[in-house]
Amino acid sequence: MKLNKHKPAQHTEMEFGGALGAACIPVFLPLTVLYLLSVCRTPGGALLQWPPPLPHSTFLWDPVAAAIMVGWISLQSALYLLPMGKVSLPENPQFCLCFNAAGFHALCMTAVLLAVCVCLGMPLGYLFDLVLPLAVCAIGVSYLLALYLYIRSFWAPAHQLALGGNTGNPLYDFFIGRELNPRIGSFDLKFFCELRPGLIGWVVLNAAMLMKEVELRGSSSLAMLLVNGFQLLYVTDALWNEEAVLTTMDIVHDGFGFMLAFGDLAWVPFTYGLQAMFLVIHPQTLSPLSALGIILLNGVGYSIFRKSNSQKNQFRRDPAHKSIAHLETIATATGKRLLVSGWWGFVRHPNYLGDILMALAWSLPCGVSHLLPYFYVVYFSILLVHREARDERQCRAKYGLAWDTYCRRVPYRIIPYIY
Ligand SMILES: NC(=O)C1=CN([C@@H]2O[C@H](COP(=O)(O)OP(=O)(O)OC[C@H]3O[C@@H](n4cnc5c(N)ncnc54)[C@H](OP(=O)(O)O)[C@@H]3O)[C@@H](O)[C@H]2O)C=CC1
Ligand SMILES: CC(C)=CCC[C@@H](C)[C@H]1CC=C2C3=C(CC[C@@]21C)[C@@]1(C)CC[C@H](O)C(C)(C)[C@@H]1CC3
Repeated sequence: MKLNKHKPAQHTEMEFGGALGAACIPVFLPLTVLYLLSVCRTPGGALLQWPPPLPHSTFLWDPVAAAIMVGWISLQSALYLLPMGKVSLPENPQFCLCFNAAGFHALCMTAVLLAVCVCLGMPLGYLFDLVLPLAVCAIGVSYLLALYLYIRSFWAPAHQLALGGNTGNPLYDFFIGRELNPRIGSFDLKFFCELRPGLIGWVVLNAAMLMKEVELRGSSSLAMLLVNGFQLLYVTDALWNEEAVLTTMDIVHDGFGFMLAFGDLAWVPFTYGLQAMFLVIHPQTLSPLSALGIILLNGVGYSIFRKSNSQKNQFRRDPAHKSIAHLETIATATGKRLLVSGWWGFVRHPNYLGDILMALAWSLPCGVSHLLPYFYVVYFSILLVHREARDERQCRAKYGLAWDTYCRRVPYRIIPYIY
């Protein structure tokens, strides 16, 4: 196959701070992961402390962590390859890709395997002690994967290149990703990374924190059970509805480069689970009433998140389906319609609202004395506001006047009457 490097740049508008952002983010974010994990293990747990709790280099590398990482990625790859649940990518019928969407099976099989290993005496709580070298390995794997993705993208067919990742600036293209759906045979690297090793790894690490708490204090706290339960629900939901990820901008629009590789493999498992890690060193007592309030908040958030996502997915797959046929819509010049009633008539991103409410419910069990467990809420709100702006730009370009009409009909973006 011919090299595609002489193709003219298709799209020159740069996001995430352009070339400067692309140079700084791959250094700054991995260091942030290591810093957060180090702070989490200090008895003070203060996010801003001087001198910063920098780990000694001997705590950053452990061959056992490297072996676990290789074993983990191999196990998840093998589970991904099992011939179950095939779906095609609806947005790109011209190259009709098929995906293995059996994430829920993979989660269940991983759970059974882990349970057997724990029964046979494997000390799962030991992952708490290994968390820094594990994060270092995950960061290393993301760098290697991103480098591999960048190099192989020069042999990809032109129609497989992402619009935004082909500016001609090597640093920026490495960061954003040149190829849309890189595959080895039928193994789709982006789809696999987005949902399997990182998401399942996140809940396994949470379970390890629970085991560590039991080792240290003899039983698990209500706060730890809530954090584990809420995040397990979120991950299970994502894997149960795995094919819905095929319509998100990450799969349809963005290339696969360092940002997503690192986000999927290192950022998600090691920063989304900070609350459980925090609770191991900073135990919290929760009253039954506050626990009830937090469960309610998570329930409301989950219900908005799930119902709005399902409503849009159903609408995009089959607009005539009886569950949504009664909803009001507006036509666009592309032939696609936009929902203006139901969840998508409430705010323009009801799914983000539900997700933010859940994020808050995951942090509240850790009390209000520390900032660290709220890192996820703050980061996630920034991510979603930025994501909303990107999506808005893309939708305005796609739908033109119809999008302006939608914005007039539904004026608030995420939080009614506020934003
Ligand atoms: N936990 C995490 O770290 C993260 C979680 N998420 C979650 O992932 C989920 C998916 O989010 P994301 O991929 O950002 O985007 P959305 O699921 O919000 O999808 C946006 C797209 O939906 C379509 N759309 C927008 N408005 C309407 C409408 N009124 N009627 C019909 N279709 C409409 C448009 O695409 P088109 O018209 O082309 O179909 C638009 O591009 C969310 O729940 C989000 O909270 C996202 C990022 C990170
Ligand atoms: C700071 C940094 C490197 C950011 C990269 C962003 C990624 C971490 C996120 C981009 C979109 C994501 C999605 C999920 C996880 C985080 C990333 C990868 C997701 C898989 C979480 C579970 C949800 O149910 C989801 C499937 C809707 C979601 C899809 C987007």
